[in-house]
Order: sequence, then C-alpha cells, then structure tokens
Amino acid sequence: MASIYGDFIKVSIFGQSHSEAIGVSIHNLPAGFEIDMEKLQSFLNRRAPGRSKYTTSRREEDIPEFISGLVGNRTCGAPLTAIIRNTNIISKDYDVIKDVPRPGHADYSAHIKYGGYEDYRGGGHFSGRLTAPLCIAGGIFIQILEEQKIEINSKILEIGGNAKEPYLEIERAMNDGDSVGGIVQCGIKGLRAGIGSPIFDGVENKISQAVFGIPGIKGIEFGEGFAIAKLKGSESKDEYYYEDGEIKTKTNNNGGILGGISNGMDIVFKVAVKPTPSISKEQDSISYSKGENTVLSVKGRHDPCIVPRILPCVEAAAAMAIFDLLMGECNVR
Ligand SMILES: Cc1cc2nc3c(=O)[nH]c(=O)nc-3n(C[C@H](O)[C@H](O)[C@H](O)COP(=O)(O)O)c2cc1C
Ligand SMILES: C=C(O[C@@H]1CC(C(=O)O)=C[C@@H](OP(=O)(O)O)[C@H]1O)C(=O)O
Repeated sequence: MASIYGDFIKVSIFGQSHSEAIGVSIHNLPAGFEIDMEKLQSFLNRRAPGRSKYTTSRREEDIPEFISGLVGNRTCGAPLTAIIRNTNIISKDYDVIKDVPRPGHADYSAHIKYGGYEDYRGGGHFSGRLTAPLCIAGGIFIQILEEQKIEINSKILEIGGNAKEPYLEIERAMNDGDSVGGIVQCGIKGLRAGIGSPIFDGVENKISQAVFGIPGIKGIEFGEGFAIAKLKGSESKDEYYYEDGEIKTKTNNNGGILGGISNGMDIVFKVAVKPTPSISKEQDSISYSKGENTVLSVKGRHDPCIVPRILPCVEAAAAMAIFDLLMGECNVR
C-alpha cells in the first residue's frame, strides 16, 4: 500500500483505525509558513468522531503531534510529519468481521488483496478515521491558500434524499438500525484562470483523485454534472462578458473548468456519499471459515451517516488538489 498523493507536493497518509497512531507526512511544503494551530484544531474538530448523537460514539481528541518539519509553528522546509494517537479502541467488536465481511465495507476486497493479513480491526487502513490525517494536511493547505485569497467551503445539499430536513433522515435511519447517505457541494473561490493542464492533469482530474481518497464517496460531478446532459448547447454554454475589466461568464454550468483549466469562475463540484456500510439491521454475508452463507448484524460504534463529518474532508481534499496544481504552474515566462 502506498496512499501517497501529489505531483509536486507529496502527501503520505499512514496508520490504521486501531493501530498505535495514524498520521501524515508532507514533502515539499514551502518553508517559512506559520501554521495557526488553533485554526487547524477547529478544522480537525469539525471532522472528529464522538461529538454528536449523529456520529459514532468513539470519541477521540484528534490532537495532532508534530514530530518533524516545524521550528516553533513555522515550516522549515524539511518533510512535515504529524501523528494522532488512537486512544479509544474496542477491537473485539471486530472479531466476527474477521470471518464474516461486512457488505459494503472494504473487508472482503482487502481480504482477497492482502491474503488475510489485512488489519480488519475498525476497517484498518480503509477506515474513515484516515481522513483525520488528510484533514491535517488539508487544514494546512487551506491556510496557505487563504493567504492567496483562495477560499474553500462545502455544504450539505441533502441526506437520504431530504434537502429540507436532512437530520430527520439520520434520526429515522438510526431508529431503524439503518444508515443514510447524501450529497455534498464544495465551492472554491478565488482561483485565478489558467490553472490545470490537459489531458490527465486537469482540475477535474486532480480534484477527483483526491476526493476519492475519502472512503464512502461514490460519485462526483462538476458544475451541472450529469444534469448538463439534458441541456441544449444554447443553454449549457457559459457566455462571456466584461465586468470592471474582468472577463466573467454569465452562468457557471461548467463549474469553473474548461479543458481541465480554471476559467476564473468558482470551481463547483458535488459528491455522492454512500450510506454507512456498518448497520445493525441484518444483512446477508458469508463465513470464510465455514464456507457457507450467514447473516450479519454489525455491532460496535458507527456513524449512522457519514455526510456531516465528511464536509471538512472534502474541503481538505480540494485544498490538497488545488495546492498541488498551483505548485506545478510555471508554463509562461
Ligand atoms: C468520516 C468518515 C466516517 C466513516 N464512518 C464509518 C463508520 O462508522 N462505519 C462504517 O462502516 N463506515 C464508515 N465510513 C465509510 C467506510 O470507511 C467506507 O465505506 C469503507 O472504507 C469502504 O470504502 P468505499 O465506501 O469508499 O468503498 C466512514 C467514512 C468517513 C469518511
Ligand atoms: C473513529 C472514527 O470513525 C470510525 C470510522 C469507521 C470506518 O469503518 O470507517 C468505523 C468506526 O470505527 P470503530 O469501530 O473503531 O469505532 C468509526 O468509529 C473516525 O472517523 O475518526
């Protein structure tokens, strides 16, 4: 396993849900940037588990320990490494999962790939917990991007198909031993025109690669996305106009990206988040040891819905992609 992202920066995420610690190493961070640690912690707290009745009850403080790359709070050019210790682990909840894979989780596919040596406890390296180190990296990139007047925000569009009262759907699913998914929208403001490269290094490519590093995301669309297929050319094109000497488009059906390159409008994308696979409702599965079909009801502590906690993860992934794209921009003298 590698779990490394980036062409110019290199972000390496390591650890498992029930290992001693999880963490991240970031290579090629510019030297001299002072990290606002309070701001970073607030960002991590938005993702941290065990903070509301709508999340897993596994509470972790998720306070990063920086073990290299900083002098004081300032980057020094050396690779930056931060870890978060796992402190609230109940591995016995996973004794059954070792033999009976959860439908919809990575248990079975990992079992085949790693020949039974995979860490099945808490989802191992596949756990949503690995988005904590992603948020350390992303939280730092967001701070650097903000200095350049680039801002990233996200919001919930719907949960369980309900846009008006999304938390009601979580409540219903919880009462039913079930889970729900949803749709999240992310916007990036302030990215200048001309960033990104065809054919494989466009803004869409880079954001998608980063976003699919977040477990549970099954779809992404930019601008009007799948709905653009229903529009006519006369409706979908984004017509240009000048405003105070700046070139803008009247609409943003293409989500701020044309030919893989930013056009100066907001970058807008949506992601589809699947319902949490671990549910107490009975599901069909198999037993490896017995070689027969069986029924599974997942015990333990799980998010009834991943959507509320995924917002900072999506922002972190977007920031990582934009930061890497900006570092690669030196096409014109
Ligand atoms: C923040 C976060 C929390 C998650 N919490 C859980 C959870 O409590 N239980 C669970 O089964 N899956 C949870 N997941 C989703 C699984 O990790 C994910 O579905 C699994 O690793 C398989 O990956 P895939 O869905 O991308 O195929 C969570 C994901 C994220 C991003
Ligand atoms: C701890 C976190 O969420 C975990 C994500 C997760 C999974 O399968 O993704 C399974 C659960 O792990 P455990 O069974 O050890 O409690 C969640 O609690 C976190 O996100 O920080």
